[in-house]
Amino acid sequence: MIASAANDSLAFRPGTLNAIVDALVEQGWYVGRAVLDDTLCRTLHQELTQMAAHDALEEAGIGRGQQHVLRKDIRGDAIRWLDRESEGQRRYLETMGALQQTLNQSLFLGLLEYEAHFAHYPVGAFYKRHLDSFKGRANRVISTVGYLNPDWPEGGGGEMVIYAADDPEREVARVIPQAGTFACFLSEEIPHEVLPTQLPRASIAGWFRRNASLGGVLDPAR
Ligand SMILES: O=C(O)CCC(=O)C(=O)O
Ligand SMILES: [Fe+2]
Repeated sequence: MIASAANDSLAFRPGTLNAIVDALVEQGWYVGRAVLDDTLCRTLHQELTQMAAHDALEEAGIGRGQQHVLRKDIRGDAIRWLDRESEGQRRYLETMGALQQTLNQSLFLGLLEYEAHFAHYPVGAFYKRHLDSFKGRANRVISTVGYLNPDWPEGGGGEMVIYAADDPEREVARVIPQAGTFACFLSEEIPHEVLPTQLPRASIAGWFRRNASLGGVLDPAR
């Protein structure tokens, strides 16, 4: 009873959780179009647009903790971590919670945490090819991206390019950042990049983590 009530509020189209598991097993990445609830995408897009208009975002950098630096030549987005402050955020995070549970049950990944930030790419911004996690650090295991822009036009740029795990030069998919699209991939394996965008681009990037203990120090969440 409770489980089915919770499932009804998930923002994924039915069948999406299974499709994600199958794609991750087969190829290490998943892209689904029109799988995230329209109304939720609209709400979250409005929330992010407001934040951008009110200077409530921080410039994104690369590297964690002490190593964190701004590098506009590598990534040009501005971000804000989700904090459950709005109904939209809570629904998105609940949906990711269901995905976490499914991944743990089906693939025994032992995912313990999920962290996610809104990302706003102004016109001209990009994110050069990268991996979201480095082998052995075992922190970020699965990456997720939910796209929020309604009606992305042809020629709008801003696609996420996914490259083959065994050949970072070989493009395997190009994802249009259209509201409703959801992408998910193995953080340590799948190189990807964001091409320069021709209009303001809105998304939520998130990561399922195992807590990595490094030399006895618990890896901080951010
Ligand atoms: O927004 C996207 O399509 C991907 C963003 C990304 O790669 C990241 O934030 O690590
Ligand atoms: Fe990334």
